Amino acid sequence: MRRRFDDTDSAISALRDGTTRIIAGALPFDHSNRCALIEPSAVSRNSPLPGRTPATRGTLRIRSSEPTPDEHARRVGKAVAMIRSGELEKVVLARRLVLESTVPIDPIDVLDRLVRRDHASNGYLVDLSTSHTAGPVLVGSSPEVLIRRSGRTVSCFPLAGSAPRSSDPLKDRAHARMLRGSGKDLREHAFVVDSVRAALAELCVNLQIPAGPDVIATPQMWHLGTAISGELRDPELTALDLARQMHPTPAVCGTPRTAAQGAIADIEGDRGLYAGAVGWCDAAGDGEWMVTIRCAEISADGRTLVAFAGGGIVADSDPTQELAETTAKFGTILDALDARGLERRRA
Ligand SMILES: C=C(O[C@@H]1C=C(C(=O)O)C=C[C@H]1O)C(=O)O
Repeated sequence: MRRRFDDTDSAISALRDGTTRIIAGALPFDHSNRCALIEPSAVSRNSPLPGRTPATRGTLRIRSSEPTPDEHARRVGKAVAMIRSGELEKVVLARRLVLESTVPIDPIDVLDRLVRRDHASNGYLVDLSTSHTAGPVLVGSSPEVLIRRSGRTVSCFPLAGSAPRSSDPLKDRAHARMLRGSGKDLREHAFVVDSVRAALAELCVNLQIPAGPDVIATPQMWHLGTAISGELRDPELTALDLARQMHPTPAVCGTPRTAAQGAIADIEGDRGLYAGAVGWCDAAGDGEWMVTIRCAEISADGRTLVAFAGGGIVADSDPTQELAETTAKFGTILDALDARGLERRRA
């Protein structure tokens, strides 16, 4: 690592004035919080993770669920009431699981398992050391492209609308079919596409937006997703500028944005880096930023892991189903720890 940036302005200036060739790391959910961006000392593209012997696993236990599953369902009910009263149209509510391990968790081992299980997803591991603290990391594997820039071409792949995968192939296909036909999920998805359309219409020409979403799969979830692309009007806008403008979309925040941000701050408090953006940008302005979901923070001593999962709430959301959706989304991290049973038993 050659340099650390706590805010996007100084990273963008360093890329513009040529003192930095490339930056990588994570942007927070709330723009006013600290970023975790660095200029790496070396960059290696398209190389697979080196083969490694699996790390020794200790015993994991859930120390707490914040909020409790019942309280999360109550919060969903409260959000539905706010939506029905017209205060807002959609809001994304999240919860966290705090796990304790008897032996230090090896973050590279977790990344390795995430990537091996899902080659299509973007595995990430971000060093969260500051000048005062060393060692905590953010690890995850995100299926959602916030924004990608390659020359003038810009693309993104917003997701919203979810159903769990099933180990029974018939049930699994039925879940995908139900998701494709679910009015609630299609409406939830439309909020995101409408907002991305409005943001990109200002920034792009030749905007390509399919009429309806596709159903895409991760190992744990089905999602509605729409592949969107366009050509940038202003080639000076870097991938980092674009990420800053696009974030947070209603996939992780809500509609209208300010009302949803207020509701999330009141109900959940600070999200830190969860539901922010994670990626890279080079001095030519090219780069890729994924939405920071399906992730966990691992403490510096490796013994505590905090996993995050949320879901979009609209007028006809059901609290029990929304709770189950977050449980299914925790599966990405829990499967990589061979710990899926923990949360199933609990929730
Ligand atoms: C907020 C999360 O996921 C987001 C919410 C989704 C939904 O509400 O259906 C689907 C994909 C993501 O955009 C998460 O995984 O924590």
